[in-house]
Amino acid sequence: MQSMNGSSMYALRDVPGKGKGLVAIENIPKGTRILSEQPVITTPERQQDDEWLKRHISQQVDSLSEHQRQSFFSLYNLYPYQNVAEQSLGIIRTNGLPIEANGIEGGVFLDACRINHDCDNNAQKHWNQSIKRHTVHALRDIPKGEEITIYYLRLDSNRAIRQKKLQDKFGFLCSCRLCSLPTQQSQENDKRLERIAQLDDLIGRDGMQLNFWLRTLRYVDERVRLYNEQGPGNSGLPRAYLDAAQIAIANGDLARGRIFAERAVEGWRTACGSDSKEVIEHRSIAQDPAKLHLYGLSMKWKTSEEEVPQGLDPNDFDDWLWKREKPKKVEQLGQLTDLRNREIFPSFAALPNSNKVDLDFYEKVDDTYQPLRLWCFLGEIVDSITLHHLELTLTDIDDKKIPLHFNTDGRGRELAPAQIQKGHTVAVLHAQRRVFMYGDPGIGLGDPQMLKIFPVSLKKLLELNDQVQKFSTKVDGIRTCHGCSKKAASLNRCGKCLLFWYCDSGCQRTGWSERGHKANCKLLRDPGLRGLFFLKWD
Ligand SMILES: C[S@@+](CC[C@H](N)C(=O)[O-])C[C@H]1O[C@@H](n2cnc3c(N)ncnc32)[C@H](O)[C@@H]1O
Repeated sequence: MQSMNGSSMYALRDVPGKGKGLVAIENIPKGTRILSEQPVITTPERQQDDEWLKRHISQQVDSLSEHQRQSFFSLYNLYPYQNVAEQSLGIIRTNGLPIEANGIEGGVFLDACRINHDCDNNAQKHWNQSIKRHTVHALRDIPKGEEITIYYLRLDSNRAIRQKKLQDKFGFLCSCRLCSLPTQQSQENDKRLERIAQLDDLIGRDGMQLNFWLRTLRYVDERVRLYNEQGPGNSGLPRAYLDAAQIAIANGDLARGRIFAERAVEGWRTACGSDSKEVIEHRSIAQDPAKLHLYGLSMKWKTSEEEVPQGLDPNDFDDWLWKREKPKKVEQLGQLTDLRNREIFPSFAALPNSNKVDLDFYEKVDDTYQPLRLWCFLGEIVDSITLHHLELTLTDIDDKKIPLHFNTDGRGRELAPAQIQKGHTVAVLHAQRRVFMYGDPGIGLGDPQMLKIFPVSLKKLLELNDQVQKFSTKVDGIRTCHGCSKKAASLNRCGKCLLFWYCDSGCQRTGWSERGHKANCKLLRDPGLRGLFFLKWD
């Protein structure tokens, strides 16, 4: 069957379990405008009573052509009716799509309203105010024969919420790929969505606060990665790239700002078309990022538009783009620290008390007290709970249980759920002992930058420390081979972690497979953990 607007890209077909739907009758490449349509009936923004609405709709129905009227009355209707006015109202309630124009809330479109829902939709619906039409674009390549689907709901939510809303509002149980995932995969998908929502919140809150640019960029980076894990062409991506562009440009970084803005515009071009408000409004930022009103709030990351590294592979390019930290070479890290040194790594009982200034830890500079030296609290996570904020229960180096309260802006939501695992070890720089109004004394964390979490128990961390102490340090010009324990002045070091030394490749193999270096080497390459061993808290 031919579509209402004569397009040959799709046809109205019966779709098992869904009534009718639109199906691609040719391969539709990503970014193609599948349809562009004017409403045949519109509903006003201001809520009116049903009788008024019925009259308003009847007048519009009366002025339709015969062909349009037939198509309108053949649209799906979820609601029972006793007369034509009620039937029209039911059709509008079942099919209405939002229209963001002055005074108008929604409308019925004879083709677009035939498109069924999928939580992993392959097409994007959009009201294009510049051309006053509803458009649908392919978010990915849609092969001939595949059904064209859109997302009916406003927000991405977990499976249970999506299914309830679709059932309540549209009267069907969604059985799309995402809703049919096995329990474990579905939970992973839900967790991802939950984290995306948390990140949205954190980005919104930290957004343009001057001191937290890098942290906010990290949140946006994580959000983009999660969107990409969800599948190609997520409709949230352009907004995320625009956030990243604004952060970069606000810090004077025109090179990154332009690339992020280009990615945002590209995403909107795919989903909404070149004539959409989103593309028109934002392409000038991609063309001339310095024109953004936020440009140069700080010039801390200053670059010119040309300072884009050339010849990098895509992963390295993305590391540059998102300002991701790279592991530092051991030589740059300086002096090794011993994690068993209680002056630097005190137990909870030995931490300074937040109620009074401890001159072992602080010195007076001008009129304030500043940390006199570095100290860091280590504790292993044994429990976690989130009520008003995240509270971790930790056991310290003396096996004492203490609470760590997240008094940060995000109340603990800065952390990814995967980090908050029993058996992981937490390091808090410049921790203080605090008495709380409720519960046991513990540590209050105000700045999330003062915290690191490592995927290893405290016991294992200390054992690793002992090995590092034994096999990395030079005593009187002599080192110990980690493979055979022979002491020698000239050994070769592990080229990966640069911390362990060996007589030859045979000893290196022994160290790697029989003495645990395979797992430890990986841990020791983590920049955060290296920072702990060398007390460089970037
Ligand atoms: C706007 S209409 C879509 C076109 C409709 N299928 C038809 O036959 O005209 C919305 C209705 O389509 C059906 N529908 C849409 N998506 C569906 C899905 N994924 N599974 C089952 N039914 C669906 C539901 O009955 C819903 O109320």
